[in-house]
Amino acid sequence: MKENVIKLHDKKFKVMIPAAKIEEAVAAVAAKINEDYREKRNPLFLGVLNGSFMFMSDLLKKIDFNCEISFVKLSSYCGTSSSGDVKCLIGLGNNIEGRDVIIVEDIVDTGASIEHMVEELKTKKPASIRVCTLFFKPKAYQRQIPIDYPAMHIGNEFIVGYGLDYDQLGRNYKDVYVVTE
Ligand SMILES: O=P(O)(O)OC[C@H]1O[C@H](OP(=O)(O)OP(=O)(O)O)[C@H](O)[C@@H]1O
Ligand SMILES: Nc1nc2[nH]cnc2c(=O)[nH]1
Ligand SMILES: [Mg+2]
Repeated sequence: MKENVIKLHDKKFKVMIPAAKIEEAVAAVAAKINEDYREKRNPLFLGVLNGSFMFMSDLLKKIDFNCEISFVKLSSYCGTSSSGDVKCLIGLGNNIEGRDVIIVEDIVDTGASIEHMVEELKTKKPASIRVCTLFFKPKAYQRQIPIDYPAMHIGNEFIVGYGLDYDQLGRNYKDVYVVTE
């Protein structure tokens, strides 16, 4: 039987968005991207690990034009700095000069991560960069980078599941959960 409540570390979480709703939102956002990119030449979908792995898989199964798929990660610090805010893009093996790039995130919250991503990718001269995210928290978002394809808007609650973690646990669940206490 499906678990409606899960315990991760010290907290309990209850289902907030069932898998069927996520599936609908993924299909809707994929349809928009299919419409917008059909005429482009081999766009590159760039998933941001770890959170985006499940969304990337489900989204890309619904993309119906030729495209490339790759993953990058944002390290929590850059070089010798251990300041929490200095993030650095790692793992970009592709030459993205002149390419149409679609960044795929699980969630855009404050926007700090996506801003780092976009600013760093811009220096590599892509033809275009757009942002697709499964979840977008408009009330928390504090940056200017346009969020072109938000699949779902949510409030400021902390969510887990479908790739999203609470201290590394919970990423494997197909529903999305919110903390109960
Ligand atoms: O908009 P922000 O406030 O920057 O938050 C969003 C980012 O935070 C999470 O990643 P995290 O760095 O926790 O790593 P993870 O993907 O491995 O969970 C999430 O996957 C986004 O990348
Ligand atoms: N798991 C998880 N990670 C996040 N990173 C930024 N916002 C969130 C959130 O709501 N849940
Ligand atoms: Mg992430």
